[in-house]
Amino acid sequence: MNNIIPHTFHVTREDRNKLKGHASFVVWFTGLSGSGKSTLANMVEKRLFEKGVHTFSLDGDNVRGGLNKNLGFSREDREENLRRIAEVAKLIVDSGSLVIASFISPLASDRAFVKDIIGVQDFVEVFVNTPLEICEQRDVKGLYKKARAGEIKNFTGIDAPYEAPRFSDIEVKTDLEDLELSVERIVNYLNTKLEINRNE
Ligand SMILES: Nc1ncnc2c1ncn2[C@@H]1O[C@H](COP(=O)(O)OS(=O)(=O)O)[C@@H](OP(=O)(O)O)[C@H]1O
Ligand SMILES: Nc1ncnc2c1ncn2[C@@H]1O[C@H](COP(=O)(O)OP(=O)(O)O)[C@@H](O)[C@H]1O
Repeated sequence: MNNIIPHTFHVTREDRNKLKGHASFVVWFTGLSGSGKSTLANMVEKRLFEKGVHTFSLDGDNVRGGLNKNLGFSREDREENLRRIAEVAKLIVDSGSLVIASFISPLASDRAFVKDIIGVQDFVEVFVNTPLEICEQRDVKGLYKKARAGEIKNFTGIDAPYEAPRFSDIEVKTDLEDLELSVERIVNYLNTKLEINRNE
């Protein structure tokens, strides 16, 4: 490989985890636009942050507006978008922080390579399972209306695919479960993983 020889640093991820007092990993929210990824991610981050967990959120606002602003929504661009995000998430995990990532990540193969880059032991998948009809009714950003009118092409759920995960660590049905309860379930799951690793 092009003469790149990794340097060994004295301070390790384990040292950083010890200093911060908890394990680090990635919580990956996947779901349609308007399913509730950002809403849930925001609330989960706030709850954990208030308990002293070092967190960092990655989502469209801080990634597609900067690092990935040269990318659109073709299949190739979505893959490159997610590849870069996974690499960044992995670096943040190495820094000792909990990453909260919210991306549509529409295909099973997308989520598989993201998981592969991050590492299976550091990846928790949350499937925000909201039916397309509900997302479309919410139409938080008015994008479904534009997609139906043909003003946006390749819109996930309309003329681009979303493959629902078959096995997620956590599944949230936002049309059936109270928001607070969903947040509680996710936080409880993450607390266990943060604690288990802390005692290792
Ligand atoms: N064509 C098309 N399809 C889907 N979504 C679109 C599209 N164009 C713009 N948007 C807006 O971009 C947000 C999704 O970006 P992601 O980086 O999460 O997508 S992906 O994982 O690369 O598929 C998504 O944000 P969320 O609504 O928060 O999911 C949309 O607001
Ligand atoms: N149980 C729920 N979980 C998450 N969002 C919900 C829920 N019920 C209603 N909503 C609403 O659905 C919308 C989801 O938007 P958002 O979080 O931006 O979705 P996404 O990030 O997936 O595009 C918000 O207006 C939110 O208030």
